[in-house]
Amino acid sequence: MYGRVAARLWHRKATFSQRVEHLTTSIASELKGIHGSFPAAVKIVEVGPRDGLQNEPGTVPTSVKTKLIDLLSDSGLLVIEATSFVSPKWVPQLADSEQVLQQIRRHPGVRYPVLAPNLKGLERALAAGAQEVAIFPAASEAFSKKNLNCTIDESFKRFGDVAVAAQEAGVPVRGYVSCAVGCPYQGEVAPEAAAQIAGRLLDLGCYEVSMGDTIGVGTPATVTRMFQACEAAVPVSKLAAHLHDTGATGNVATEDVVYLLEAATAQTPKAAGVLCFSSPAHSHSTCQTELWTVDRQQRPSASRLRHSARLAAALNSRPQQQEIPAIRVILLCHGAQAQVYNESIFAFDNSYPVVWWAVSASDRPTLANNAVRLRSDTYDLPLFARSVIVSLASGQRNEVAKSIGYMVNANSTFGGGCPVPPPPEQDLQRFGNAFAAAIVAADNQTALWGTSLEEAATALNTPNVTAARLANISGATVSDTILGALFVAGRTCGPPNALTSSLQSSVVAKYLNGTCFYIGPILDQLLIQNGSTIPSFNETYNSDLALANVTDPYVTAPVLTAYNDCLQGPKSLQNPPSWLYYSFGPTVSIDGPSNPLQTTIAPLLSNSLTSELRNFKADKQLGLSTRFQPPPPPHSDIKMAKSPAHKSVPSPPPKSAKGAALQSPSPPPRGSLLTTAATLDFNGGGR
Ligand SMILES: CC(C)(COP(=O)([O-])OP(=O)([O-])OC[C@H]1O[C@@H](n2cnc3c(N)ncnc32)[C@H](O)[C@@H]1OP(=O)([O-])[O-])[C@@H](O)C(=O)NCCC(=O)NCCSC(=O)C[C@@](C)(O)CC(=O)[O-]
Repeated sequence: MYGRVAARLWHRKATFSQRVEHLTTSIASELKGIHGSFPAAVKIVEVGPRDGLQNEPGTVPTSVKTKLIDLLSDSGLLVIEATSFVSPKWVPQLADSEQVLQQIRRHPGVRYPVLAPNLKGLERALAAGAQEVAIFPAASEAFSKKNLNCTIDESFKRFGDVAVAAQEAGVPVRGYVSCAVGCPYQGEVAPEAAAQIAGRLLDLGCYEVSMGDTIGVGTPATVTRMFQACEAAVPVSKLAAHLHDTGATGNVATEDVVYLLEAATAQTPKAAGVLCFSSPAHSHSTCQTELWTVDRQQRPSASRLRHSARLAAALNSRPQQQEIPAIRVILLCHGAQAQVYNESIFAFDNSYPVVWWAVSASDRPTLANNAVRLRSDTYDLPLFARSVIVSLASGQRNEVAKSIGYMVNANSTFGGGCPVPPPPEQDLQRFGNAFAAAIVAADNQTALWGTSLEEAATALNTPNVTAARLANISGATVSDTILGALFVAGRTCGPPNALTSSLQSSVVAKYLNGTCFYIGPILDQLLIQNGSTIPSFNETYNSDLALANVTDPYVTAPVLTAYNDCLQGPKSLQNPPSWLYYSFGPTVSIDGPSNPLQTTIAPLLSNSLTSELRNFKADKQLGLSTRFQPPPPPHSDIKMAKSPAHKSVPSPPPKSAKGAALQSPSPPPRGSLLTTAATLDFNGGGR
């Protein structure tokens, strides 16, 4: 029977991403039947960008993938499986996994796990900034050979290596069991066989095991039996269901599942509720439209809810999610003057990811103080830590270490009013050095600064530290943390002053694919309006240029650009420039909490920035990241590493038996239904 179903579905076109396994009203009764009551909450793992797109007939452009993931993030989903670091020869549709992971706009609090089939995949994933990985053995020997080109035991050897290395790097590991109910080659799979694989994954340290009805042959009865068998091997709290729809559609739209869950329990899954009711038009139709255009299939949405009058009613009755501009704000804190910004940030909308960029030791206590305040005020420390970058001029690495240590350790902030003593000096230094080295190691681009990955790690005596581990510790993304090392382990571009700081900000913006806000003129105006007699920003900028004495060709171009921009004078808020640099110039001397300017200026500044940010549309920033591309190196001995984006992807191997499992013919679709786990993986098409 499985063979027939699989064969029929095998040739069926995969549908688009956010669709998931078909859940029917019998889910609720299944769950009740097994556990006596419906779970209080259901965690949704959206796997469309990985499981869906891996099975698209064509390759979806990277920009569409990242937009899809960004929109899914905006929708409120908390776990989005972003991509897969498998062999591009086996799954060419996901050959751009590095770029996808690096280009998505990570939302605070949202996790973006990726698949890693072996150590090579793990290394790639970690280098690209993965903070969670998934391993995926099968419960069927035949499928294991087709999908992974090895036996189940051999796959466990590989996955074991991945699990150990990931855990050593501080990266959590999730497990899948493919073909937990049935196999397209072998037919039925005994519940005990699936349970045994689940138990082995638990033994490898997986924090959760997702049981996959890979080809969608399950029925409520067979899936229930499978989960009942699993209960003996894995605590129910660690079990998840990864299910595929049976029949012609193959997958079910996420919003349909959410609708069902909302109907089945009074307690709506929070993330899914947002997805379903607050922004489906934004999240789904935009993306689907693009994907349809891309694959030229013009496939209609499988969402039943979308076509339902109930959706319109629900949309009308719920507030729309506020659209958040995709802007990263680069905050330059220069010297003790940072305080005024620090004050204004508290009034700032935390929708905007903010990078704090400090260039002198005097900023450290200020920032640390704010960490304390953020923890106790409206902001939470993890959110803050995720967005903090602290950098000091070269030669002050220990200071950097301290700063970072203070920032990343929720229990070790220090400064006035901080109740917790700082951690031991050596720990801070060790961490800071490791942090910096790992950041460097995370990105080939660091060669731009004349520092090879190995050199950086060796120089800082941290050869074994991985960026991902540190990013995991700090709560920052690897791409964010890269920034912290650029001026720490790399070369410095001059004394810390407004000019070099502006340069740093521009580089930070480039690396973040974001935007620097130029606040100098705004701040100048505000200060003058409030009675300050500070010298003009431009004059000081001018003198800073002389001070900087910048000779590095990679540095001079952006510095001069920055300088020229400054000479153009204050920017109009009504007409935001394409490049904005957000900085406190050293001219603004308003130190000290008792200075009245601090209390006067901070809210004004905050209002200006908030309104400017709101007016600044995400699409206006798209060209910005290339603005500060450095010129080509003048000397052949300066090596610029190739960005992964420039690496050519090897052509897919000729179709062979081993590659055929997933690519040709396309994988068999999935089937229904459901069980007892409180976690649901939302599948797109594919596997
Ligand atoms: C496991 C392998 C890699 C073995 O593939 P292999 O060909 O046996 O591996 P190999 O070690 O012999 O390497 C062959 C080539 O691939 C390269 N290679 C090797 N590994 C990597 C890597 N990670 N990244 C980049 N390149 C890699 C390697 O470097 C070498 O390159 P060459 O020297 O020929 O130029 C391959 O079979 C593979 O990638 N399989 C993954 C298939 C897949 O992604 N399937 C879909 C996901 S599973 C799924 O969807 C089910 C699930 C999870 O959703 C649950 C459910 O639905 O139920």
